[in-house]
Amino acid sequence: MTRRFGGLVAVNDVSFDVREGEIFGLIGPNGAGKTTLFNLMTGLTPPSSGTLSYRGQTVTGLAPHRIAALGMSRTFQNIRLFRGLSALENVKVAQHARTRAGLWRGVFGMARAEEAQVERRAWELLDLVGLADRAGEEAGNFSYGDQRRLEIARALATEPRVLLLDEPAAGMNTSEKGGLSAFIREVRGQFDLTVLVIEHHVPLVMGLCDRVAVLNFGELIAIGDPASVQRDPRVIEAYLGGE
Ligand SMILES: Nc1ncnc2c1ncn2[C@@H]1O[C@H](COP(=O)(O)OP(=O)(O)OP(=O)(O)O)[C@@H](O)[C@H]1O
Repeated sequence: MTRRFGGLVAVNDVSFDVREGEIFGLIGPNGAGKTTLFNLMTGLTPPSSGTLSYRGQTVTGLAPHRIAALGMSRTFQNIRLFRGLSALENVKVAQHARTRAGLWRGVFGMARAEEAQVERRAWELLDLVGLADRAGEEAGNFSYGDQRRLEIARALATEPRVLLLDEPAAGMNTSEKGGLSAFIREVRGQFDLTVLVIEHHVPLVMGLCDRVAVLNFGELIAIGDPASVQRDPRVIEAYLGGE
């Protein structure tokens, strides 16, 4: 896909496949086009040209909620929780948001059995991310690390097959970062997910990902296993050139 903003080509003819079940890293210097690529993949930004395929189906141009309903769910670089709602409510809302119909049902009332199921599922997800004991606290009061975990719980509430994480380590302290790789692997295994992750913290990406793609000025300059990407002269130049 290609995406232009006026004269700027934010994503320039980038093409790759992500394999089912892998943890796929997307790295590159600031402004390289990583978030734009996530926005293209999740329907937030339409491409200027190119196509997006998901499990053999062309999904280019579908609205974000339609793409989410097909099983792609994401977190954002700038955390987008409902800060005034409790952790539990944040996860419950996400379950309703899976489809428009579900959202209306969430707003106007559900059968009691369904409500109980949503509540139980929300507790399970909070437990998984280690926040069950803080379920009643307002999300806005959580540390960065805990907010990111809550965002992941919320993304999982939509029952995705593909989870896209935009800079999950941003704002985390060293010990929070230390536990993140194991946590992402555990979530991938437990939910049978394919994971895409944008991350600036290169050691984390190299230790976590099965394959890594590198963007620079909107172009895909390398793709492969972490060790070969790290040795690639174009990647070294992109990170060190001009500094
Ligand atoms: N909506 C937009 N309108 C105009 N320009 C945009 C828009 N979104 C992104 N850009 C530009 O596209 C380029 C790529 O931005 P993008 O946020 O995708 O990069 P990134 O690799 O995610 O950067 P970072 O690591 O800093 O988050 C940048 O030059 C940015 O200013």
